[in-house]
Amino acid sequence: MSAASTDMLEIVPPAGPLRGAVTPPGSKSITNRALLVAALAKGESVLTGGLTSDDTRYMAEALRAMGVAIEQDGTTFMVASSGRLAQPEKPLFLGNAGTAVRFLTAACAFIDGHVVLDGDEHMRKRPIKPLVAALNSLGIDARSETGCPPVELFGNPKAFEGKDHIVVEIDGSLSSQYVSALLMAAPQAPVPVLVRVAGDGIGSRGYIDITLETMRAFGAAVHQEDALAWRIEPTGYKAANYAIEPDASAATYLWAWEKLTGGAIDIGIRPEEMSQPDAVAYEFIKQFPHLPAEIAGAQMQDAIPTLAVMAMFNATPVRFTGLSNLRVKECDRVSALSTELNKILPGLAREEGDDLIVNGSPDHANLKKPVEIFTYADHRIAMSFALAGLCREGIRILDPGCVAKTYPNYWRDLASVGVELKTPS
Ligand SMILES: O=C(O)C1=C[C@@H](OP(=O)(O)O)[C@@H](O)[C@H](O)C1
Ligand SMILES: C=C(OP(=O)(O)O)C(=O)O
Repeated sequence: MSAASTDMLEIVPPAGPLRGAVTPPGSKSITNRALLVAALAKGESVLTGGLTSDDTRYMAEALRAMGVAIEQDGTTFMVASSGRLAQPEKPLFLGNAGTAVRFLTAACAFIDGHVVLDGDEHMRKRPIKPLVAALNSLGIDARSETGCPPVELFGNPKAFEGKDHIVVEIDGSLSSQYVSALLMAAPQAPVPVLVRVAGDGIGSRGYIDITLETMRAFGAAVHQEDALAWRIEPTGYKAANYAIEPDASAATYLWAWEKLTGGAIDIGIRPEEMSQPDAVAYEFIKQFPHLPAEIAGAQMQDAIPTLAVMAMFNATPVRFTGLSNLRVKECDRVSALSTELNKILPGLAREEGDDLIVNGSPDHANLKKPVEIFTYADHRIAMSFALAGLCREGIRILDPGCVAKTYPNYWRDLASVGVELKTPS
């Protein structure tokens, strides 16, 4: 039985430092951006180093359902497109892939026809109302009864004809993906589009930068008007060959394997070579077991589960701040982290508003009682709690297969550096 197909995996703490070479998978964020903009470009694009996981499969399947030809050979994707998305025959099912749901909702505004974008039970709890409201403000008929998917949308490629430009405001405080979605859709418009962020700013600004990078690589002309506004020219996209970098959020686990065991894992790329926001987490991971007393999470949100579980063994307590967005990810991650850490040892963590405080101590490595970690169908809860199992006995991860969302080979890679994974009966 493969590690991923079992109901539970127990991590056996390694006897010594973990050493070896592990290449993180391709970036989920960049793969799903590149797939979309390549699909909006006329001609054939070749994407190398891409990720194959649930999230990218949902994106690729949806684009195929809208007439785009996508072939894959290992980590290389060949995308051939007319440059326009066609009305799909059925609702698009996008699992719990936030990038796919949000990016496609905006891109589909230019379809000539009717589209329903839906996801699984978890996605149906993740907000999309600000993005739907932004499309409505442009005269696009889009609806979401609950404020979460499913979204029903009647695309209109002619909606903006006769205008000399359009302005769209978007509240990006719940998710930066709404902003990225509008930016990536904008070059399809017949006139220039000004995308302006309203409200409290953007949760994770670094993702906007990788959006702009990907757009420009496919020929988009984007001009930054000010810190929170961009003007996008009506150029459409041009097919391109594009190299996708390894996933920085996935890399945080590998850096943690190394640091928690005093080992050396060669991941083939240095953090400063990565453009994704989570690469900055390395600056904190390398300080373990002397993590700072306060860590701000807003600009490296997906790395917080990694750091919060590491903090359990830190010399001193750590307060994580700026976590409000973590409550609307695959699960409420603030609550999940606190609940599961407290299962390991009551009092280990607590929530204060949206802050999470972890009462770290190296002594926590001596706890031995078996603990079953519930993972809430959240890949990051599974991957980060496995880190606890490197330092103390008895950590059992329920539903380990949920890592398939972004890192299907996580357990295989962990075993490849010598960690024993048991399947307790
Ligand atoms: O744009 C992206 O690729 C992402 C943005 C972040 O989400 P939010 O913008 O919803 O915070 C991040 O958590 C997610 O994993 C990927
Ligand atoms: C939040 C995440 O994913 P998404 O929003 O893309 O579903 C994540 O991968 O941690």
